[in-house]
Amino acid sequence: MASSGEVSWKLEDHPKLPKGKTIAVVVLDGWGEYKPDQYNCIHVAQTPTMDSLKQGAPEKWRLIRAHGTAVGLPTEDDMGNSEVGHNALGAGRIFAQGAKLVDFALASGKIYDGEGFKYISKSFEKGTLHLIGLLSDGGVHSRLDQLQLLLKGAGERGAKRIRVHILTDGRDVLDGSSVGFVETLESDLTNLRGKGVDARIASGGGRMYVTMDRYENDWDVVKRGWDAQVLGEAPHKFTSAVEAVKKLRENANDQYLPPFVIVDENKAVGPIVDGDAVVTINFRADRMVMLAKALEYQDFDKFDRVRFPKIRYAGMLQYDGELKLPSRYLVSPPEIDRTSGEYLVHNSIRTFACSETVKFGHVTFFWNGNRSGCFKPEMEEYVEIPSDVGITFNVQPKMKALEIGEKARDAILSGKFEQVRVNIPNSDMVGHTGDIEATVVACKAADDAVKMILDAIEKVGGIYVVTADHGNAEDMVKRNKSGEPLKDKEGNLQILTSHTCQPVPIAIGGPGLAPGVRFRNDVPDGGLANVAATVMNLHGYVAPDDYEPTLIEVVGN
Ligand SMILES: O=C(O)[C@@H](CO)OP(=O)(O)O
Ligand SMILES: [Mn+2]
Ligand SMILES: [Mn+2]
Repeated sequence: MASSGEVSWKLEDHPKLPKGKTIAVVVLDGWGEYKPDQYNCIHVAQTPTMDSLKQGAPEKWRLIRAHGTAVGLPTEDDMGNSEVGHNALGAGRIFAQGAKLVDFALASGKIYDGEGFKYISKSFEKGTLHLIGLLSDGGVHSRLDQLQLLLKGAGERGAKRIRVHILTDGRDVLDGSSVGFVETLESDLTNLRGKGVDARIASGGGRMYVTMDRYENDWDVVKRGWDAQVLGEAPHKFTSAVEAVKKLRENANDQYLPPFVIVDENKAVGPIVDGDAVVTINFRADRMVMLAKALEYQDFDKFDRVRFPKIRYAGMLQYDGELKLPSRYLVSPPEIDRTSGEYLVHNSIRTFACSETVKFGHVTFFWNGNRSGCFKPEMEEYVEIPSDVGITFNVQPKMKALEIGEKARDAILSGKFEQVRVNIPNSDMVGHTGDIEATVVACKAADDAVKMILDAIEKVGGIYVVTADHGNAEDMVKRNKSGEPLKDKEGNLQILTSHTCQPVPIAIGGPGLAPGVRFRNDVPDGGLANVAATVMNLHGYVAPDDYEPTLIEVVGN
């Protein structure tokens, strides 16, 4: 991987902390801190290891911010997510993230002056503009208001025919909310038609079943989307998207709706053909990379595309800075440079990173500022444990936690690495299913994996840093302002499948932790971005000046 510019990579020695310790950096995905009630699965689960770490408060355990502006999101109402969380953890600084950058570009109109928009607009005269992406106001991968502005802006700038290919959510927003989002979109499209733009929804499907797979876990997901979006073929055909979503919801929730196409007299209204333009409207990278490859790469063998139309394609952002994918985009991505991983390999820290497929890119790609690959292959080993495919994780809530724990343990005991970094997915992936019982099992499995890693650290005299990227499993219901669980019209509890705005824990310890190291009390607003400097200190280095301050101090000699 190319390093960024002329950078002086040498880090200053920490005046008090030694080098050469083995450090486990453990990220529990979706593990926040919230009041202990029956909907807090972390509280309900047996989690003796994490409980014991908490006993170390305030010197060895504390809470840090993991949502909103602390991770570069537009507002304090924005929940955290893996992309922004791992970006902040790895980069040690807070970057304005995709959501915010797209907001700026749309508000200022700059999006329409950029190369990306100019490129796709060459198709407006003769072709169709297709917009593909997640339809919700979740703000994790995309936002409805941005889609609305883009539709309006494209219509005003000459797009004559627009087709929207929707992916229903229910993961960053309540299950069942997709119907309302489709109704809103339909009314916007009606307005556009009133202005002479032939604008319609052309296809759809649930995000977890159609298109939005990640890290190449299951190409069938992308193929289902391709068939509907590009070929205009799907097992379900409807004349209206609202009707489609209502009907398909009888047998599946929003995340898992099967693919459908909208037809006029049995003919799909919006397949993608030669001469068209396509924009993938998600700003977040991980779940768009696979589709971007299918749309952009001439040579492609992941599934049979049947037809590979000659289109003008742009991403909302560029999703992979290393692969430069896609090559055209509407908004420049955050320039996340000089990440801690890159510094550390330049300062002799050998790194091991591991997770299972569904989170593998979190501790590699996101950690390294949205770049695939290693910085120095001879210094780094990245291990991916294949995730189960084709299941919802509530049926297998232990996921691969044990295997991740074992790989990390072996890496620690091998003595070959100074940093062993893992993501343990359970509380997040199972939390997203909304299955409370299974999420409790998931949290226990994650705790078991942490124990395995801490035991290994104990054996080698190392140090551990245990934290999380954002909340999820600690709160599984939607609540009113005073924190009471909300019910829907039928009196059913409103299950929260999404992340939360809660803070997350961070704990440090292990036999290798120098005496006198403790959390400072003068960074009360500390967040995920403060972790990188903290870890650099524990490796025996002082972080670069522009990194967010370290969370630790060394008292005594
Ligand atoms: O599954 C995902 O894509 C998001 C939620 O939309 O979760 P995370 O940020 O934890 O990856
Ligand atoms: Mn996450
Ligand atoms: Mn998640």
